[in-house]
Amino acid sequence: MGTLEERIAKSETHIFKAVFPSTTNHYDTLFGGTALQLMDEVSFICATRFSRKKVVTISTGQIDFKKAIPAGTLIELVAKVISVGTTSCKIHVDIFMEQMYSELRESVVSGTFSFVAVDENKKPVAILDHLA
Ligand SMILES: CC(=O)SCCNC(=O)CCNC(=O)[C@H](O)C(C)(C)COP(=O)(O)OP(=O)(O)OC[C@H]1O[C@@H](n2cnc3c(N)ncnc32)[C@H](O)[C@@H]1OP(=O)(O)O
Repeated sequence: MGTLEERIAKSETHIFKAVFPSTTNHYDTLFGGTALQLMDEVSFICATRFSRKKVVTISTGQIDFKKAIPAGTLIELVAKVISVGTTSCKIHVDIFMEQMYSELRESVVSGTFSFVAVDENKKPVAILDHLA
């Protein structure tokens, strides 16, 4: 199963998207609700890959929208486990915006999401079984 550090490193999760007009608002920037949905998804995938168990979202921390994300850019979502409890784990998510035709890249949105591992009766269970 590896050490905790190895599991955290191995479960780091990345998703790239192109910001097409179908995902933007009337300001021609990525709709905030779409950004939140993508962050919830990438953090869910990260928590699942970390625990390899059924997990549910229990809470979100503060989400900071530092810059608008214009249509026609690329985004990368990066999710990483930042703390591990008995039945829960907390994931930090960054959205990086990249220009399509230059190397310009910056962090534009960040936040945290917490997940709890649950059994078939939806009751909390250990987030990890064994560590090396
Ligand atoms: C992937 C999806 O779409 S999921 C859909 C959205 N999510 C849901 O529907 C989940 C609904 N919530 C639930 O079913 C329940 O609250 C459960 C099963 C998640 C938790 O059940 P509870 O009996 O409240 O859990 P309990 O009080 O034992 O706490 C479980 C863990 O959550 C942590 N926790 C509880 N509340 C919070 C909170 N507000 N923020 C962060 N962590 C919390 C606890 O500290 C504990 O962690 P630990 O064991 O690592 O110390």
